Amino acid sequence: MTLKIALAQTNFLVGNIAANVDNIVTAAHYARDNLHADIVIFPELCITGYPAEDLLLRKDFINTANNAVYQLAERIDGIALVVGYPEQADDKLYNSAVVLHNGVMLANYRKQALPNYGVFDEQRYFSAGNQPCVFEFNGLFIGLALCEDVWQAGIIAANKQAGAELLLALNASPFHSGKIYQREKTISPQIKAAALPLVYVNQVGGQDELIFDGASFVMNAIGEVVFRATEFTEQLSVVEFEGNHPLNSSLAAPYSKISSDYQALVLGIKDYVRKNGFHGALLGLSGGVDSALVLALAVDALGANKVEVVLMPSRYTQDMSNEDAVLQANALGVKYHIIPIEPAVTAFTDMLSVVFAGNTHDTTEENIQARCRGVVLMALSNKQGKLLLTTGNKSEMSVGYATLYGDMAGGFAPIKDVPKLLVYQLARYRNSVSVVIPERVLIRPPSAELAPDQKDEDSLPPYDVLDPILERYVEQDQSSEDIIAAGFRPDQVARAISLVDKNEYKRRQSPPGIRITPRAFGRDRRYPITSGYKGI
Ligand SMILES: Nc1ncnc2c1ncn2[C@@H]1O[C@H](COP(=O)(O)OP(=O)(O)OC[C@H]2O[C@@H]([n+]3cccc(C(=O)O)c3)[C@H](O)[C@@H]2O)[C@@H](O)[C@H]1O
Ligand SMILES: Nc1ncnc2c1ncn2[C@@H]1O[C@H](COP(=O)(O)OP(=O)(O)OP(=O)(O)O)[C@@H](O)[C@H]1O
Ligand SMILES: NC(=O)CC[C@H](N)C(=O)O
Repeated sequence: MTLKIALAQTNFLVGNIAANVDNIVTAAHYARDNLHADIVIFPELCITGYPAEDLLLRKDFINTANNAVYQLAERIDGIALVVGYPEQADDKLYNSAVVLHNGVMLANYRKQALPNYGVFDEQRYFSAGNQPCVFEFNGLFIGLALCEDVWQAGIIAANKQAGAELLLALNASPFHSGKIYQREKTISPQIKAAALPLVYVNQVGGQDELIFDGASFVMNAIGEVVFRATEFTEQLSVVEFEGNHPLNSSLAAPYSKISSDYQALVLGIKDYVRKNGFHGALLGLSGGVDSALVLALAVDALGANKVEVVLMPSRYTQDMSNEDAVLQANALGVKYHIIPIEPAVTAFTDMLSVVFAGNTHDTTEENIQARCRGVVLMALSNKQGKLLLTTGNKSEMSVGYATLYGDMAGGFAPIKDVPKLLVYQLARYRNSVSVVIPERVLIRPPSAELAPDQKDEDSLPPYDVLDPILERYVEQDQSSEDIIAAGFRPDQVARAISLVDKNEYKRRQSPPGIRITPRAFGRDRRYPITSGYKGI
């Protein structure tokens, strides 16, 4: 007996239930008519999009989502449909998967393992189910699982014990670097132990700071991947089963870390701009590597005609910065404007001269320059409906090396979870595809150019020291003693840690950005601003 199962790796808009239902209907009809599938599986909570956050606390929203299940049952026949939705039952809400076939509900499963760590907050909204759900379809016994269920020991085995011969998993599994192989490695031993083949369907798309990479797969009973979808794109594919044995199917090219990171950032920008209704994006292009990378990502995400840049030289801007910025704008074919900030800086300096008389120059004057640029860029954003992208990287966000309401002004911060060393690697990776960033941008020492001959390394440890310290302290929660014991200089560890501790206030005011590491600032690392804790 053969069975064709379609995997609908789809991109949903959180909160737009009507659009999501239409999307499901279109994909189901395609799977039925063009792929001749018997069953089509969608991602976890696809009716609402994931994560719908506190929309899930609204009764009107939940009612609409539950009604949508009935609409789907009426609108689709000739193919079984497996979708995820927030199920209202009595006074409880469950994260559920329902199987619909020719107007009949064949099964309804309630997620048992509700993740509540890292970026996940499911126990805020959902009650947990307490049993597996196995249904019969064309003579085959099929179990259902929802995302975290297949990460927790026991639930896969419990499906087997309940009689399942095949397991369908609906997922909303966000990306971070290396996550794809982590998924397969975590799940494969359990599948092998239970000898229970698995169809794993993940959603794709950007949702505020989270990126969902897709990369859906099918595993046979010995835990081998026999089908692997592409990452970061929508894909509707079909895998054929003889009984419960998946036949070998297509395998997407192996994923590489640097290319996955790059694509995650591109998709994050693309979906934030598209889903929030912007006409495009703009940024300040300085001739430095951060804005160079953000520009390359934005163009790859939106196309050159949707992106524009502004060069805003000051008295400290070196000629080579302007030259390199123009070279890059031309290489990518984006429109650029040159708006020197000197008149605005002079106006502010004059306005403040009486009050500041007798004070020495310090970061105040540096920040005025960054803020003048912020005002220009936000004016362009207001006028043109383009999203202002900020260019701060994770190293800078960690230590507060950015100006509030200056270069931090903007709507979206694409590289705020990309450490500086990775900024360089991503820029080089992009140039290996086609050269868009001038070589000089990649080799000159980083500088804020807010004071004469300024270099980042005058005030910060060199990035090849700073980044590993930050990774240990921020992402791995290591103590200063652990970091020093690993061979780092005590003074540099102390400087880095005290800056991280001190700058939570700044990070809270930064725009949202794309998460690509296992721990980003934001949903993932929630520290008090007002705090007596000292990491050093
Ligand atoms: N706990 C707290 N809660 C709320 N607000 C707090 C605060 N502590 C200070 N503040 C406020 O924040 C102000 C200090 O922050 P802010 O005004 O941003 O200024 P600040 O952090 O003092 O200076 C910005 C630093 O970033 C560097 N920078 C700027 C621009 C670009 C780059 C680059 O290379 O990309 C580097 C610049 O060289 C300078 O070292 C204080 O004057 C105060 O108003
Ligand atoms: N001369 C400039 N023209 C346009 N934008 C600028 C200019 N200088 C700074 N900016 C904007 O402010 C951001 C912070 O710039 P700055 O040079 O201070 O820091 P950076 O971290 O070295 O960034 P980059 O590597 O892009 O230069 C830049 O990425 C850019 O968006
Ligand atoms: N939505 C979920 O349950 C996701 C949790 C899971 N461990 C993952 O990241 O893949």
